[in-house]
Amino acid sequence: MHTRLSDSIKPYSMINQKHLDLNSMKELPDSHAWLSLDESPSYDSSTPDLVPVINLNDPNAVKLVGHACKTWGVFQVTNHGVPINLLQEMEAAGRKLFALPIQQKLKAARSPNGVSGYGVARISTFFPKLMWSEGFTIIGSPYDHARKLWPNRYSLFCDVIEEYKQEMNKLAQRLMSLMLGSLGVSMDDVKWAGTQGSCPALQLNSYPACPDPDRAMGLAAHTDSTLLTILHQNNTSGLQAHKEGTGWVTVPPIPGALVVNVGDLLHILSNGLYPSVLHRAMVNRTRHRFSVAYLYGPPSNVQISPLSKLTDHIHPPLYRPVTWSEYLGKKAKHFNKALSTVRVCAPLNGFADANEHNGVRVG
Ligand SMILES: C=C1C[C@]23C[C@H]1CC[C@H]2[C@@]12CCC[C@@](C)(C(=O)O1)[C@H]2[C@@H]3C(=O)O
Ligand SMILES: O=C(O)CCC(=O)C(=O)O
Ligand SMILES: [Fe+2]
Repeated sequence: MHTRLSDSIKPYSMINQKHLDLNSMKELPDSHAWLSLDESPSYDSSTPDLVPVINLNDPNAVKLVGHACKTWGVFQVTNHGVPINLLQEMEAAGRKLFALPIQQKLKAARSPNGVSGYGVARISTFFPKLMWSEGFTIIGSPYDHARKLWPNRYSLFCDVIEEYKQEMNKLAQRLMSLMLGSLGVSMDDVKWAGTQGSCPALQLNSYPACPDPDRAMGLAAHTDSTLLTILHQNNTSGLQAHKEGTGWVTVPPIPGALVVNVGDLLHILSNGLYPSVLHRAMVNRTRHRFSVAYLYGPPSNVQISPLSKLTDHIHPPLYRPVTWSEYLGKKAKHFNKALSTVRVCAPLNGFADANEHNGVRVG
């Protein structure tokens, strides 16, 4: 019997969901006014530190991906094989969903014990203020929710979701193979890597135009609990990634490109060589921003631990084995400190691991 991913994330459901119709608000309510937003770096404009953009058809793709994972934990990909019109259809489907009246959207609200459905950011429980966003999570079939949203016309939405998931799954496998390859490991070395058993989630995010963007937060800083996340953003910037020594850097929308994040499970699998990236979404005064995240992980009950090829007596495994289900439970409870809860060898010299950003800069 597989543990259901949905059971692992229940602690998030303690949220006292507060559904405001952000689209119609003329002022930022106190509930959404953040006291301080950690600012972006002011560059010496001659040498900006830019998130890598990788053409997946580049003969050097393995090397480029490895370098991006090691230094940034986030990169954009072009020539990824996902048809542009599918990205557009997915974006249009998301727009249509979020444009529904709030009462209609609430018919598909995430239930107190559930994972899928419409609601405020799940991570809201960890913050004193609410975020300027609404989300819709899909795990498994979208039909039940879609039927509540559009009783007679749900199939178009479901068809787009299914096709999108299929294309993303193909791309995620290709990215995994590049990432593993860059670590000197093949897909065959990792038994589960090529299997279809994973239970990915789709997260649709909407960030309405905000009357006071300098005091609002779209989605607070977090890492994803995945192996990797593939993100499509509309042509409105807002996504920022945190880079050690540089600070918050905007990941600019590039038409047709997709953003790839390293998640916590790849951090563990690579024994910390590929640190998961801390990222957040800012909001905009005039433009409505949308994003769609495909959260990719291993089959829910497979134990993930540092790859044996990467460890020896000088480089002992830094993390203990953990399943995706188990890890999601930890994330729901400990949020950005989840990674430290599965860390083994505490550094003898008392210094924190350079990669151990989780829990340090957030909140
Ligand atoms: C399979 C997943 C992964 C989840 C939980 C569950 C469904 C939705 C995912 C997200 C999406 C938004 C950020 C995040 C931090 C969140 O709050 O919900 C993610 C979380 C995680 O990566 O931990
Ligand atoms: O909207 C974005 O750009 C980020 C979304 C995100 O981080 C997520 O859904 O996990
Ligand atoms: Fe994320």
